[in-house]
Amino acid sequence: MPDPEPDSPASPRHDRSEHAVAGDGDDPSPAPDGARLVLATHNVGKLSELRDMVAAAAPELDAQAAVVDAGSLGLVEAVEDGTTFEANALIKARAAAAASGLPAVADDSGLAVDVLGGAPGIFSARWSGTHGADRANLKLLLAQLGDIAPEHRGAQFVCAAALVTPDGYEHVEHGILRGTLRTEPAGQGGFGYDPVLQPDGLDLTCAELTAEQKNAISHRGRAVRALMPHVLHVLRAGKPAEGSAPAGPENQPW
Ligand SMILES: O=c1nc[nH]c2c1ncn2[C@H]1C[C@H](O)[C@@H](COP(=O)(O)OP(=O)(O)OP(=O)(O)O)O1
Ligand SMILES: [Mg+2]
Repeated sequence: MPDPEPDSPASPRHDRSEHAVAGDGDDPSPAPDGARLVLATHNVGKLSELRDMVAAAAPELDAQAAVVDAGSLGLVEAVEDGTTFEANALIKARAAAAASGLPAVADDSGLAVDVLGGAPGIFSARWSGTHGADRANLKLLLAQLGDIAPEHRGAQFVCAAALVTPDGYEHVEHGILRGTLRTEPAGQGGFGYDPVLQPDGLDLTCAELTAEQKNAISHRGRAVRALMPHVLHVLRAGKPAEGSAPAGPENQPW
């Protein structure tokens, strides 16, 4: 059956051709030798950012071998039926940890527009009716805001980043990036709504920033940087300290 999504050929999110997706979710590929952490996303834009963030936070970790993603393990996409970013991030991380046997990091994120009362919010990925149709989502949003003046176009990207281990440790961190919505898309970088969000204090949209510039200020960058000490603790010690922030750098082998 052809892919029904109207903008799928140009949308990196939909480039799943390299990854076989398991049909029933019961039969994921075994994690390869050396795998230590799974990034529980099927969105290639997010995945690239998450990989960079993990590599930056853990230079001693051989990210190439140790960090795998949900698509390459053949994990099916979890049903995101939570009503908050946090709930959906936990749903995705729990599913990936259970299916892979590895600690899993998931992100649930979206755009919250002030004048829309925080919408599209958790519905950002399917705002136009088709999950992950980035260009259609963005086009619909711009049409909805067509008559809204610049001073009322405030919005923010929101991210909940969750770490879940197979033995049940869970931790969530949050991040936001505030800005203003342009009336026309600008820039080729990033993904999703990046071409229309201009972060406060900048004259560029997120799609006009380098990946490094975006990660330094983004909702995802903030949430994942806050989560990384917990991730590192889990990877180093095998188990996190119950209810407490992990200690600083430890001299333990990977
Ligand atoms: O930095 C960002 N720059 C632009 N747009 C963004 C960003 N971060 C999230 N977004 C938008 C894209 C998508 O419309 C929705 C995420 O939806 P969300 O369910 O979290 O992700 P997804 O379904 O694409 O992949 P997955 O669930 O496999 O991680 O918010
Ligand atoms: Mg999703």
